[in-house]
Amino acid sequence: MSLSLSADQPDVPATADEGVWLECIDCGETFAPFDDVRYTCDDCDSLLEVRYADLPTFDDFEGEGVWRYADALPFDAGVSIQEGATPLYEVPRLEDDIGVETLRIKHEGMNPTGSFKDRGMTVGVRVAKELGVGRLACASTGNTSAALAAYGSRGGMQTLVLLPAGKVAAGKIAQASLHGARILEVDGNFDACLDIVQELAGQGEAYLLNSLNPFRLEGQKTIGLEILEGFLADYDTVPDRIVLPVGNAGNTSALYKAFRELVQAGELEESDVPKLTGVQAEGAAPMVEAIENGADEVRRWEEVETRATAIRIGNPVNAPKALPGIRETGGTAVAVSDEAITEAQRDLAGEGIGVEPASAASVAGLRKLRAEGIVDDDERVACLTTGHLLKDPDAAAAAGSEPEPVPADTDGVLEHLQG
Ligand SMILES: Cc1ncc(COP(=O)(O)O)c(C=O)c1O
Ligand SMILES: N[C@@H](CCOP(=O)(O)O)C(=O)O
Repeated sequence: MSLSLSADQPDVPATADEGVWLECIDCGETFAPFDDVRYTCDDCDSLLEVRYADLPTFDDFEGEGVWRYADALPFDAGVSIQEGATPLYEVPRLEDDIGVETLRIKHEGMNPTGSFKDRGMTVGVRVAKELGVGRLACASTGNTSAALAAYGSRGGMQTLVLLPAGKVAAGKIAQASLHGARILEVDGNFDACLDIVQELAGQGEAYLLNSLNPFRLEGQKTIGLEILEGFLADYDTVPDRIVLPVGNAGNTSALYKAFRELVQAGELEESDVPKLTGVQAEGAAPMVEAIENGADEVRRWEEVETRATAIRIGNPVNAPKALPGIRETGGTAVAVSDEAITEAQRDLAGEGIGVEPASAASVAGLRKLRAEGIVDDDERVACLTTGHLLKDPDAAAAAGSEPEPVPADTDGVLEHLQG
């Protein structure tokens, strides 16, 4: 199976262009990477992955940010706003409180547009330029649209975004709007938006830059590479587990691919690959359902609801890549309540780390799995926080404390403080 951790490095097909090609994860059909626009396999419609004739070792990486990892990417440089190189924060109080050996927070909210999507877009927009496409498009719960709008405008390209009406946080709409995207508010959920944008892309109306696009996931691989390098530098070992929020399951797929490539390059032992552990909100947990039921496929949830609007997704398109990622690494998936998500948002804020609700799901999930004894107390864990607090100011204000009105004089303020 091509997605197995022990899969060998494939032979280079005639379709490869400078050592890069696209390969179907199911039937193995290969395609030239840049001679045509395609998102899925022409033969069986399954997902595609980018493959390389030569896989880099850690020694090949130089520089900072996403493009430090150029040897693991299809190009040497992209349409960049200095994405990546995000902090891997220590959180001693939270580490103690949850009760694990080590807990670090990889805060992707510190990217240029405030989420991990920037890592995918720097590569995806570069590929769009290579393909010579016109308009760029995505469906979005908010962050993808903000990143697409910013990177599209950086690349001098038109962008179109489809958003579920009334379900996107204010900061994200503001970003897409100011960066010049044409914004369509759809009377339906994210999955309906993605269905439409896939059809538009199929009709040649736009180039799709959701995570169904295999090139976007190449950029997101660099999250995993940065986490591993950070742990190796600080502890001389990789983390036992990486806990991450799951929506469309792009990151789960991308991190798994990063680790598979390191195994194939002889840089990581199969037994050392971090356990990928996905967290979803209870009201939008199709991946958790599939993992719990041992199912090969994810059942689409038509009705989804959670205050973590970024992961309000019922049909994770990358499930065929992400399910093997969780299973082959010995990870798991867990659903958490909206209340637990808000509590975790407060916990992180108490360590000075401001995240949007979906991001806090990772910490809520770790806490739950630790309490259930599924995560051991001697584990070294990295939690991924995917988006910045300011993305969703309403959720932050609701989770925080109320401002107190006081009169405009010192005595009045003192009286209020003492009262
Ligand atoms: C803030 C945030 N966290 C998590 C996710 C889920 O990531 P993925 O779709 O890669 O599973 C998304 C979007 O899907 C997001 O915007
Ligand atoms: N949370 C995402 C949902 C779309 O995911 P994508 O990774 O497939 O683009 C968003 O921000 O829109």
